[in-house]
Amino acid sequence: MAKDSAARNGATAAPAGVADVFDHGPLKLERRDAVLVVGLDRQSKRNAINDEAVAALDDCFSAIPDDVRAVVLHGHGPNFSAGLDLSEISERDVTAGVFHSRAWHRCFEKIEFGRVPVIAVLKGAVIGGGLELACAAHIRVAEPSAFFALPEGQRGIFVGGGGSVRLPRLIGVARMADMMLTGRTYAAADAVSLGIAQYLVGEGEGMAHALELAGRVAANAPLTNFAVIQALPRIADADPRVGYLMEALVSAVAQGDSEAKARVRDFLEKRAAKVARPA
Ligand SMILES: COc1cc(/C=C/C(=O)SCCNC(=O)CCNC(=O)[C@H](O)C(C)(C)COP(=O)(O)OP(=O)(O)OC[C@H]2O[C@@H](n3cnc4c(N)ncnc43)[C@H](O)[C@@H]2OP(=O)(O)O)ccc1O
Repeated sequence: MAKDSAARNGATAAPAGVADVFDHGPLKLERRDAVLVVGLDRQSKRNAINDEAVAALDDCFSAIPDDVRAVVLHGHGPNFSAGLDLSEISERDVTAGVFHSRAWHRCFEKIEFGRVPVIAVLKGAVIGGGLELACAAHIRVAEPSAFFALPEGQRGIFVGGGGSVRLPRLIGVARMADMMLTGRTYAAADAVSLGIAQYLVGEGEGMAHALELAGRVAANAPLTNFAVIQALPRIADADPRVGYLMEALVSAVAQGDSEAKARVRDFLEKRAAKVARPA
């Protein structure tokens, strides 16, 4: 297989060893070939998200290197995140509260509407703002220890990280209202059947599974991934007449790209893998 064709057909898919690990405040970043692994690392506070963590996430997702094709987002230690760092809340009046929430929105929009797909690995606490962060990712992988709750009602506050927009799209307004009004906790398996997470894997297997998914994602044409992230949610939200028009335009742009032409040629000339049948 020629080098370019091999690259298009998944030969670069499997992320190899860790090339670089570096600290970025409360984040730990690791490069694994075309995949960037971003880990919240405030384990003594169960990865609660403080202002510094939001700033670090914002920095990180503002400057994803051009050769990164997918991001895996996770929490170091046994938890994904215990949500908003409650120790900072008493410092804020109403105006500061609005700006705080908007800073979360800006940051999480960089994750949701960035250049590359983001896969979240969820284990232990996925609470409040931690769940909001997870909802900004495109694929969520849960381990059995993951538990999901919105205890904002118990704390006398409301979601502020875009959760009231993103979570109802996954589970519906009624279920989110129930979560917030009753403070109920969902176990990992329930979260998967409700659509909060797409995959339930064995305990401790979340990262390996996410990296495997990231390898598949990274092997796609970058323009298709970009269209999935940027266009699909907007098309799905649009009036159907606008949606069909947007789809036709995005589709024509994608198929006009030289990468699409090369990939289709690879298939027709028997150099590309066939679609796998179910195991
Ligand atoms: C309003 O505008 C907003 C809002 C938001 C988003 C809002 C939210 O996220 S509300 C939800 C906030 N989170 C919680 O209520 C979870 C509280 N934590 C727990 O229930 C537990 O800690 C646990 C996560 C279940 C873990 O239990 P365990 O393993 O037993 O650990 P602990 O001993 O309880 O905790 C260890 C250590 O961590 C501290 N800690 C835990 N969670 C938080 C937190 N969320 N904030 C601050 N600190 C936390 C805990 O106090 C302990 O500290 P020590 O000093 O005692 O060791 C978004 C944007 C907006 O604008």
